Amino acid sequence: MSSRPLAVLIGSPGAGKTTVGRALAERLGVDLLDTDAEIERRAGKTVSDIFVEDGEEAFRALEREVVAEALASHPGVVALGGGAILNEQTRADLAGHRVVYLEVEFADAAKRVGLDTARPLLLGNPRARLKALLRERLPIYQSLATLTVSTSEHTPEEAAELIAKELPAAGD
Ligand SMILES: Nc1ncnc2c1ncn2[C@@H]1O[C@H](COP(=O)(O)OP(=O)(O)O)[C@@H](O)[C@H]1O
Ligand SMILES: O=C(O)C1=C[C@@H](OP(=O)(O)O)[C@@H](O)[C@H](O)C1
Ligand SMILES: [Mg+2]
Repeated sequence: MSSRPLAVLIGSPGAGKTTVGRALAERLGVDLLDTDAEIERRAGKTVSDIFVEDGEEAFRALEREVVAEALASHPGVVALGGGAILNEQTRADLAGHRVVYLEVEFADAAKRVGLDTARPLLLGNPRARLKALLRERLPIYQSLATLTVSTSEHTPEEAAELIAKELPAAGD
């Protein structure tokens, strides 16, 4: 028997998908599948190295495979990479899932990603790159969401609690 995720987290780089995903999974007593971590495990190298050595297209192809499997059969929490929703098939697959959009103020996301050099798409000028990404993606995140939670207004633990509250009780 295969199960589906309890919740799928989407949103901008720096929104906190990985961090809130961890807190939510812990609270629910289930596993987190972070698609970037799974991609790194399968490729045997970091997301940054995949971008540099194989290119973004190769990363997106691997991401599509990992996301499709996660949405079809991961029984816990799934945290997607920020760009996973650019894939049309992934957007279609998300229909019928509990899709949580982690909303974040631009200034907060920029500050958070600015502290981290592991996001290859934002290299060079992280603020400008992030602004351009969000212009394209915000309407997509919003249209896919069945629940929206702000990580500018809430700590990761609070966000996890707000999401958990909206999930059906076990057995429902
Ligand atoms: N309220 C918050 N919610 C989530 N992450 C936060 C929050 N405040 C600060 N952070 C920090 O922001 C960063 C978010 O990174 P991450 O979880 O990797 O985001 P994403 O996976 O969406 O790119 C982490 O370093 C986390 O500790
Ligand atoms: O926004 C994107 O296109 C990307 C976001 C990253 O994940 P996070 O959103 O978890 O940082 C990671 O998948 C990769 O660097 C590409
Ligand atoms: Mg992440």
